[in-house]
Amino acid sequence: MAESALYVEIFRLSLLNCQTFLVLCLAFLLSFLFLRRPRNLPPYPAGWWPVFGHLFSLGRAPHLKFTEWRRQYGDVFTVRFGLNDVVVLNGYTVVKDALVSRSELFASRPPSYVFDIITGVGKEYRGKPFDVEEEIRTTIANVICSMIFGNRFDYGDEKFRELAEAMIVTLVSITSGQLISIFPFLRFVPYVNKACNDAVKYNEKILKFIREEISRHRRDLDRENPRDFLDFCLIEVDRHDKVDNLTEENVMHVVQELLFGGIDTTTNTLRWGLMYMILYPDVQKKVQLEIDAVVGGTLPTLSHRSQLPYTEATVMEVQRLRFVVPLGLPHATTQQVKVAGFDIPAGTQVLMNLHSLHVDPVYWPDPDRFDPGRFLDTDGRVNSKLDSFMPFSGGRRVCPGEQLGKMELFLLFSSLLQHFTFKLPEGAPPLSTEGTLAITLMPHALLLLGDLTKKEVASDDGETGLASGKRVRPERAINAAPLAVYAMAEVDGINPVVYGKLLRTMETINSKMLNLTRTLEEQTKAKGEHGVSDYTLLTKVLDRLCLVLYVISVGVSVSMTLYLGK
Ligand code: HEM
Repeated sequence: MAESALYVEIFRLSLLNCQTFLVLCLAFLLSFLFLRRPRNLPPYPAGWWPVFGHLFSLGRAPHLKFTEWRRQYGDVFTVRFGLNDVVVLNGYTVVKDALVSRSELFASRPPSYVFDIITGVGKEYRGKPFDVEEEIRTTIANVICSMIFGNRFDYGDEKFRELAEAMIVTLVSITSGQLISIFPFLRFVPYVNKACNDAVKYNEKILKFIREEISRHRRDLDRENPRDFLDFCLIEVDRHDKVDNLTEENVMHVVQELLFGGIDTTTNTLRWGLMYMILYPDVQKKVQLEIDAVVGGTLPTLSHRSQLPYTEATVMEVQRLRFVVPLGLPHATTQQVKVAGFDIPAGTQVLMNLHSLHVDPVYWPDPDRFDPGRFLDTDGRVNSKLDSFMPFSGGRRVCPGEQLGKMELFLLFSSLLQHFTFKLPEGAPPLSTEGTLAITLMPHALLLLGDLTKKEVASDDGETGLASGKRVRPERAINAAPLAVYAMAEVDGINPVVYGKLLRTMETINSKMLNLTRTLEEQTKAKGEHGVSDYTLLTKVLDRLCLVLYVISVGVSVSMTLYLGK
């Protein structure tokens, strides 16, 4: 009887050894499968960690880090986002080759947990400082909303305010939630999953707004007289002939993409433009003189564009130096492809560091200097075909709103400068040109101290101000002060906060594991006191041996990871 109990014990312990052994094999297999590096992949920059990859090295402005690494590792390198390899392309030659010359090979988009669940695939200013962002955002949104929905929002409209807030929070949360796209299991971890949950919550508000518009359009749709983009889409959905499988759901996401793609980019470019006018008053003056000479008292129109080369060059210089989508949108390879002698497997995520094109000293001498003259040829005409300048990306995935974006930027920038002079108030702290990256690069908030609504007596008929089209600029100086507390910076806090939380969670898990190990050890000790025979001793030794093997295999796995990463 005692003998059979002994066999059971031996069997149990050796089962434990077998399990440990199997776990080891599995760990080896998994680390081999997941950590194996495809052959001839572009090099990894130094400073990556097993499991986390380069996440800790990127900082808050990855496009700057990538541009720095470019100097060290060349135009093509690979960064690890968690366990995924992401190839980063830098510089005009390589990026243009990928985006334009071999566009179809890079035309895909990589899967991204957070992004994918999101996309499914009269205010009184007088005397009060205000942030011009809301006005610019509403104006730009109204252009797109008029095209899509056939209606516009009043300034200060509550519904619009909610929509705009939802769009900003969604964009910021998608950026913060990238950690969850890299480690999707983290969506179950409280606190760490907040960004992802916020993205879903606020995005739902946007989708609700679009759904309501679709229902409104459905109710009074006149097939013979489509009024706007949405009417056209709904007619197309019903016809089923031109566009296969187009459903209302698809239309909703197309509209969502247009809103996301069109509002934030143009708004932030214009905000950077105003900030650079404050920083470079001589450029501001030159733009205003050009507008005064050509446009006179009327509002600038698109027909003035070719006659306002310096103004247009200034907008382009803003787009070069403070490019609002520095890493574009992520691409993915459609098949295995060779770049600069390296092999990139099919389906690999590829980031185009468009920022690197815009600050490449080979194309832009003294790249950090703000100088609109770079975009003018010797005859003073705009040279729009300059190499190494791709603010709207290129190739198959070129921004579909490029022409609209350019028109909006020109009209709004020239109208604002025609009427106002932007400058810092006396004694204000210097402006920061750093910005915050949340898919788009946003400038920190600016408070305008002035009055945009007050009419100025500037002519005999008493008509003045923006609406009347009379110039009021000389009397209408607008001071801008940097906000002491930046709203976006508060919402953002991407890296330190999320990483901090993640680390704390890991610490908790670690200490729980330690406690568990201790308890197990104590139990084993207690059992050991009853140790009955040599067999039990032998199996215990084997167990210890497994533990040693386990430690060795972890060591080997780590060094293997490091070796494969080289
Ligand atoms: C200053 C203004 C703008 C800039 C700098 C800009 C820039 C960009 C860039 C760099 C991309 C990524 C292209 C790629 O994946 O390689 C993009 C995509 C996109 N843009 Fe724009 N854009 C602007 C205005 C607009 C406007 C006004 C609209 C809509 C009316 C728009 C709609 C889109 C859409 C829908 C995409 C995604 C296209 C796709 O997935 O293939 N953009 N934009």
